Amino acid sequence: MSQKTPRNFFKPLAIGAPDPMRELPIRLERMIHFVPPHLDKVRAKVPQMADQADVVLANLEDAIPADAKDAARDGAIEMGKMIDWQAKGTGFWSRVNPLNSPWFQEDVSRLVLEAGEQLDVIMLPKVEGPWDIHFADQYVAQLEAKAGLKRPILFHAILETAQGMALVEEIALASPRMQGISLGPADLAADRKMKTTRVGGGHPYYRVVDDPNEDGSKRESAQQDPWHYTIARMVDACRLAGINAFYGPFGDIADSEACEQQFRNAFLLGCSGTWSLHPSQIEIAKRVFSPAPDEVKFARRILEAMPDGTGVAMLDGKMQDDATWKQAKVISDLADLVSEKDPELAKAYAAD
Ligand SMILES: CCC(=O)SCCNC(=O)CCNC(=O)[C@H](O)C(C)(C)COP(=O)(O)OP(=O)(O)OC[C@H]1O[C@@H](n2cnc3c(N)ncnc32)[C@H](O)[C@@H]1OP(=O)(O)O
Ligand SMILES: O=CC(=O)O
Ligand SMILES: [Mg+2]
Repeated sequence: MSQKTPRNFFKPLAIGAPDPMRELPIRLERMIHFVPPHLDKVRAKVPQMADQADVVLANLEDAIPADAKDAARDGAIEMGKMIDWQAKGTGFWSRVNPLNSPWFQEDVSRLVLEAGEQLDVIMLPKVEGPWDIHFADQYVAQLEAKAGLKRPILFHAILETAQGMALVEEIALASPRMQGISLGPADLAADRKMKTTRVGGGHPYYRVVDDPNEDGSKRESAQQDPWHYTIARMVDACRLAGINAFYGPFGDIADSEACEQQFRNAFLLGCSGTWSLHPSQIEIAKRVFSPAPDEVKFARRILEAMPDGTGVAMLDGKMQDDATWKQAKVISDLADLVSEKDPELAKAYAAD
């Protein structure tokens, strides 16, 4: 037997560590906003970011220079104490360095021991397989016990290696700490030897071409989505495990239109949210990962047409049944969650 028995799966991994969660807390996580915590000027904006974003993340990994890793760790701990995250209803996460780096152990131990009460989620990069989650799980349980934490810290893995991709279901199922998985298109592209220098989005050379025209005129061609398979597979793995899928970084900060399209594709395929690297991407994510008022109104008409969720109904010429009731419930539940945080959208969802 290579897996824990069902009863043992939910036992704490260290004496004195909090009980693992059986159900994930239901939280609005439309965007995970990345902050470089070693920069005093940007760190000073954290309270402002916490007003705007659903989740604020102190990034300790890539994009933080090697000689600023200690300062970033100090800054992350300071961020944890800057505001009362739980009272505010904004998630506080940190992306730590990879397990094989010289920084992982100190990143995790200091975060858990010094900011563990504030920290909701540790984002683990370059996860290769369930063994990475198991190692971090045991280590964090020891630290939680030492810190006397009452609430377990959750894990979020980044899908950014070919091996991680091959084992994505096992990663998603590895621990009750698993909260979700994000696509890491930059590292994944490099690991797969994809020929691109872009961070997410499409590529003008990745396309299909129409058959030749008899008159020799120019053939139509259309760009394709190089991330479709990966996102769809990640969503399936996450939903299999009852956790959440997220799109990751979109690197062309100036191209808000392409960013919005990439986010929208992820939203439609089942992702709960995305990363925002720059303040301008917070608004894009908010727009995309909140359901559109028209969709919400139609979804609520479906729910009203079939109050017990069974049977068949016709709405505007479209057949509705138990399955579309479930689709409608996904949209309506998300709208309820958004409404708790966003009075403007709550009004738009309620308007006739
Ligand atoms: C690709 C694989 C990955 O791992 S992605 C994740 C790792 N990368 C990151 O975390 C990058 C995070 N973002 C950043 O560092 C910056 O946004 C980058 C991309 C460098 C652009 O910064 P900069 O050239 O200053 O942009 P800007 O002049 O347009 O900034 C306008 C004002 O906004 C601020 N700002 C910028 N980014 C953030 C942020 N992430 N959070 C909070 N504030 C941010 C800037 O400081 C600037 O402020 P001000 O107007 O000067 O007061
Ligand atoms: O960490 C994110 C990525 O795209 O790589
Ligand atoms: Mg990466």
